[in-house]
Amino acid sequence: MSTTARIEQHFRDSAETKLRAAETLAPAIAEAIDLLVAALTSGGKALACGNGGSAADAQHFAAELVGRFERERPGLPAVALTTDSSILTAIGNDYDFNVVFAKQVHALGQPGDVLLAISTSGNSANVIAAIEAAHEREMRVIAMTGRDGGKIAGLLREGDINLCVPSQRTARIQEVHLLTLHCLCDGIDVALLGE
Ligand SMILES: O=C(CO)[C@@H](O)[C@H](O)[C@H](O)[C@H](O)COP(=O)(O)O
Ligand SMILES: [Zn+2]
Repeated sequence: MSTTARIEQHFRDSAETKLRAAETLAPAIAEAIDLLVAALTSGGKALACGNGGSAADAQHFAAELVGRFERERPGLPAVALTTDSSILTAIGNDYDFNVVFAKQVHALGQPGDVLLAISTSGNSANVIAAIEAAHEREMRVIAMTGRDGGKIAGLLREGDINLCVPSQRTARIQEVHLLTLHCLCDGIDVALLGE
């Protein structure tokens, strides 16, 4: 296959995965918007975590809440747990990399806050530990996963939301995660500012 044909195939696959995901995920994304709006308008905040590309997604989401998405509005409280190299290296070095997010959830999380837990496999141990910590803190969890949802799917409680992308491929799952994050930001803005 030529490079150009291969690139065109990536675009087609990504678009098809997004259309498939729209059919299965739209109602759950709407629920996630309601959960975030309820938390953010009653004194709660969003914490976000993930590894690799999903760490970038966590930061992308926090930036659009704290700063802005497409329209001007007051900043909203959100923290990406992936950014402070001193915290990450101290916890990773002194305890275990598996608890780099969980210890931050314990330190920062309050009842009524929301954890956005991002893992394409649903099996990253540090994201799983963060979800367990969030439950201990009486926080609700919005999980963004893929494949079969992995171990995270079996860990979620009533009131949590699993946005599981119907794809087996990490890159395609991440591409839908990014679109989903923008749907969340748009939904929050519509709830706060109107259409
Ligand atoms: O961005 C990519 C692959 O597209 C990678 O950096 C990927 O995020 C990393 O391998 C992660 O460690 C995968 O973790 P997870 O999505 O299974 O939780
Ligand atoms: Zn990637």
